[in-house]
Amino acid sequence: MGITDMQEAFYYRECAAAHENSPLGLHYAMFLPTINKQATPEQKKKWLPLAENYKMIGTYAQTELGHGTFIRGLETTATYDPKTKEFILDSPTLTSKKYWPGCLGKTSNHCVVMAQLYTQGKSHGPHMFMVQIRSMEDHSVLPGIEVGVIGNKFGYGTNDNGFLSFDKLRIPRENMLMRYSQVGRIPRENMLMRYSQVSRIPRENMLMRYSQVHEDGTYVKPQNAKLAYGSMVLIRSSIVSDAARGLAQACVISIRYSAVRRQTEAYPGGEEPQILDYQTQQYRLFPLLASAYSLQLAGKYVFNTYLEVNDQIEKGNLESMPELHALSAGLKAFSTYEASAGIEVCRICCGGHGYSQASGLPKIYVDVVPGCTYEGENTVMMLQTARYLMKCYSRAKQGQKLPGFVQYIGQNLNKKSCMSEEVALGCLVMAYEHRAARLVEAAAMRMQSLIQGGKKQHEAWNGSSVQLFWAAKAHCHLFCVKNFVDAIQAKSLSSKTVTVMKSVCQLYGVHGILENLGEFMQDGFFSGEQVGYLQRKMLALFENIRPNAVALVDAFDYPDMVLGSCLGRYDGQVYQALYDYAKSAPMNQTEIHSTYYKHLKPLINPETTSDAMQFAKL
Ligand SMILES: CCCCC/C=C\C/C=C\C/C=C\C/C=C\C/C=C\CCC(=O)SCCNC(=O)CCNC(=O)[C@H](O)C(C)(C)COP(=O)(O)OP(=O)(O)OC[C@H]1O[C@@H](n2cnc3c(N)ncnc32)[C@H](O)[C@@H]1OP(=O)(O)O
Ligand SMILES: Cc1cc2nc3c(=O)[nH]c(=O)nc-3n(C[C@H](O)[C@H](O)[C@H](O)COP(=O)(O)OP(=O)(O)OC[C@H]3O[C@@H](n4cnc5c(N)ncnc54)[C@H](O)[C@@H]3O)c2cc1C
Repeated sequence: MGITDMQEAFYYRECAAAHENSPLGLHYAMFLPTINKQATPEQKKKWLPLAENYKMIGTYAQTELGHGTFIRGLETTATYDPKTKEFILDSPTLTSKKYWPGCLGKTSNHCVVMAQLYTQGKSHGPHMFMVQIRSMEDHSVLPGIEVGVIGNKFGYGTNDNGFLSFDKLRIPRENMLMRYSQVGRIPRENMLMRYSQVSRIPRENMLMRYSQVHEDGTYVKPQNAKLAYGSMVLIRSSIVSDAARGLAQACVISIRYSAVRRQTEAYPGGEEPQILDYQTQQYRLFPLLASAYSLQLAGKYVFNTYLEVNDQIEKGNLESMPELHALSAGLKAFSTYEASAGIEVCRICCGGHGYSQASGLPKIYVDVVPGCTYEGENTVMMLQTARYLMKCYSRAKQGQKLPGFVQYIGQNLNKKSCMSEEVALGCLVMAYEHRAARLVEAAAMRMQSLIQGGKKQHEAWNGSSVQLFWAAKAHCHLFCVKNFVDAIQAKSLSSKTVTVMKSVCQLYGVHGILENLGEFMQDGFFSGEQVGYLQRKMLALFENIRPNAVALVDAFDYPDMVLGSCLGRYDGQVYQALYDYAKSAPMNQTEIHSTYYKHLKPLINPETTSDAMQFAKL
């Protein structure tokens, strides 16, 4: 392809087989980036050319039957043998079998494996190891390895998600993945080992970046153990845009279809209106259109933040790691929740035809919805963001200045909304900041009261986790609203575009308040009159957006080939496309289906059915 930018390459492949979830998906999305970001320069030199030219095809094997969320609980072991300078990989229990990794069952011949590192009798937590699982000659499974597919799933039918286990498999010491990232003061090319001044070992055995195991098995602690989680942060930062893409495509399909579909007389004897003229159809679809734009902007922001922070990490500055983790974890959860729920609403808005694969919507849904689970189960990710927000809250209460986007935390909560009939964007942002600040404080207060009441820290945490979840969700929602408003106010758009997009942005903010009214009104921040302003504004915005609705989805510029939808075709020829789709169905290639003779005929015409059939009837 010649495309070097991996996100671009991902979307290019998506165009070729939209939402088919490539059997090489994990090779591109996690195996290559893990080598890129977590292997030493020597290991990269050895593995990258092979992996980039498909001489190594791999996946990211971390999740096990018994553990996916709790990485520190993973049971696969990698025990260092100083005598042979090898790691012994083992799956000691049934629950330690790797389970779920994509492209694992039949496609990959290598994988990066997350395993608990043991050396000199001590455990050092999860580390990554390069493991060959199939022969490069005939693709046969190598000794000491069991691998296969996990069977049918909710979707992802083209991906051979698999299981994998090891029976004391030995791999060379050089296969522990550890690129050196904190070059810091020492130029990378001179860097042998961050901690290797005490005992030099040949560079090609370098186990750098966070940690090393010297030849005698001595383990050197990493600067931050969570650097080993780097590939997940990369994908979480990418998933936000992917969720936005899925929602945007569903909006294109459902809004174009709603402009073609006419149903029910608007008044006795009158013509049937476009269903897009029904206010209830606008109420369900237009906020999703606004959400798709908002999530696209959020996806750009978080991925750019990832690139910036990762660049700093590669220079040894880990300062922004916590903020990136909190942002990527929270937005990954928020975006996949919003997109999954939104795609389902788009499907329902298309009536019966929405339930047909011909609509293209089921395929988008089953491709986006696992994003609520993989790369960090959404609730768990939201709670990780909440963990960061609690730290920010206590720092704010100590009078410390907070970084960038969390400066709203700890603000004075006694003020009231400035909302007027006009519904200014600034008043919308203030409302979301107030709601998030209040929910962060409420969660912190809840934790404090439980601890003061004698609960241990972990009991208080669990006893506050619903409120912590609410606070994290409000934080992410604020981010998306504020990021959208900032984009509108950045004046980088033409005046006509700003007018249209301002309405879309306003609708995103107004609808979000009305759908979560309790959280905005609980402390009297909004008066009943101001809620009335918002309700009227929302209905007015529907009318305002209606004339541009199709243009707003056309602007996403997804070609028919990518949408794969009879309902969302650019030319609007929906019914002919549906009929052609039906006619092309494999079952329609013969007038009478073969099963008639075996199953129906004996019922309909038993007298003419053969004796064998009669017998079968007994
Ligand atoms: C440029 C290249 C792009 C390539 C891709 C291009 C495009 C892709 C586009 C879209 C993507 C589309 C599709 C997706 C593609 C592939 C995805 C397909 C399959 C999915 C693959 C997988 O699912 S891989 C397995 C994923 N598994 C997980 O995510 C497990 C989730 N669990 C965890 O992450 C951790 O267990 C945890 C964070 C929940 C807890 O970790 P733990 O070690 O227990 O830490 P704690 O004790 O809770 O916290 C301690 C401390 O650490 C901080 N921390 C935790 N994690 C991180 C982190 N990642 N970074 C930084 N800091 C972290 C945490 O905040 C705590 O800090 P404090 O003590 O200060 O509070
Ligand atoms: C389509 C698909 C592709 C995948 N691809 C890969 C892959 O390529 N490589 C790979 O390694 N893995 C892969 N996975 C596995 C995926 O990463 C895990 O399923 C995911 O991390 C969730 O972990 P789990 O399954 O253990 O869920 P669990 O953690 O068991 O979640 C079950 C429930 O428990 C709750 N829960 C768990 N812990 C907590 C907590 N601390 N606090 C509150 N609630 C909690 C969760 O919120 C959830 O509701 C894939 C999964 C899917 C569905």
